[in-house]
Amino acid sequence: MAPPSQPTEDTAAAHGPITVLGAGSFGTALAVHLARRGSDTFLWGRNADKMAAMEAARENAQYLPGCHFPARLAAVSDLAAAVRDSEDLLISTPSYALRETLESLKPLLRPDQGIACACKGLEPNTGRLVHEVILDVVGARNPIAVISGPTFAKELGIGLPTAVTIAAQDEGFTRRLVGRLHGDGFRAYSSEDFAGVEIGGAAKNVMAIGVGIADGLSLGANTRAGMITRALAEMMRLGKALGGKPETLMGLAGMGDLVLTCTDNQSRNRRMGLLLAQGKTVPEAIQEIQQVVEGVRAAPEVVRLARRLEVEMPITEAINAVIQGEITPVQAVMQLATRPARAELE
Ligand SMILES: NC(=O)c1ccc[n+]([C@@H]2O[C@H](COP(=O)([O-])OP(=O)(O)OC[C@H]3O[C@@H](n4cnc5c(N)ncnc54)[C@H](O)[C@@H]3O)[C@@H](O)[C@H]2O)c1
Ligand SMILES: O=P(O)(O)OC[C@H](O)CO
Repeated sequence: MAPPSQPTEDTAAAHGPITVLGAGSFGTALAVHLARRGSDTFLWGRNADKMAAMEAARENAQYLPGCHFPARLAAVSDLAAAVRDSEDLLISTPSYALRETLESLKPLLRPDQGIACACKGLEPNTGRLVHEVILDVVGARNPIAVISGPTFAKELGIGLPTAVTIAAQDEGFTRRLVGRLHGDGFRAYSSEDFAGVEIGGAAKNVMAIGVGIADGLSLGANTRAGMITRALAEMMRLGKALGGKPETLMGLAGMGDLVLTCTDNQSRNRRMGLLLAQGKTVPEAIQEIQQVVEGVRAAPEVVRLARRLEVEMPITEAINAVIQGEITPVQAVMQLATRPARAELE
């Protein structure tokens, strides 16, 4: 399908400019989509030379090659100017850089500006959810939202149909964000369940590493389907313990993203698992993938959170043990395969 050259709905153009912070693959894809939909969009990255090169080439050749920038998109490195000229902000850095990004943003923010975030992970060492980090740094003044779902950057960038869940509680900001994003083959569903949406995005990355390991060891289609299903059961238990709705985990930000990431080699997390199964170490695999692999940092945080909340997550525990170098991929499989029988539903 060819990318639509003009927005077919006029809702986005009715809003003011937006800045996307983080010029990696997903930030770039989001910025391209927003601009294509009619929002004047600044794509901000911290490296001035790289952003100037991107602006000149009208393409992010490193992270999203072949995806031409629409006229309404400007690649910039002056954060203060971009924030000053924007109505809303959308953060798409890796999760480990979220706090640092918010700290830079904080002195530049006006209270009416909405902050959306597309990071999928937990804060390293604290295990905080994305919306908790935002509230911790900027307080409750600004309306916030979290975007998650099955969304490979490349497919979004070239305009293939994509659906997401937007968790938000401020009605005006939800409407504005949905208006900017929804249309031209992109479906934006709204939700008020921050915890459910965020646990889906963080935990599915860990599970994709596990399914990558299983597929890398040629354990077959039965294993893959069994693991995905039991991974979803773990995610639902954890989401519920955090006050999220089990139904959210059955939706785009849970099952949708879990299936996508566990089954397609566009996923960096799945590729990490495939490389671990070949005997590569985590640093060797990261070196080969050359982009963020969120599940590596999320795994110990999900395990800590689950233990603290007394939620049983055996698949996550086994994957984390492999990531930490405590057991081999084959030992992880044996550990899971020899667990005692239990009821499927509790
Ligand atoms: N790529 C996807 O398909 C996809 C889809 C949905 C969500 N996400 C999520 O989006 C987030 C970003 O992932 P990505 O795929 O764009 O990563 P990426 O590896 O493609 O790019 C990361 C970018 O972040 C920048 N960065 C790193 N530290 C930074 C900092 N301190 N300040 C500013 N910029 C910094 C890097 O320079 C790079 O441009 C992740 O949480 C990821 O899970 C990614
Ligand atoms: O490449 P991954 O594994 O980080 O997955 C990218 C997106 O999160 C898919 O929705």
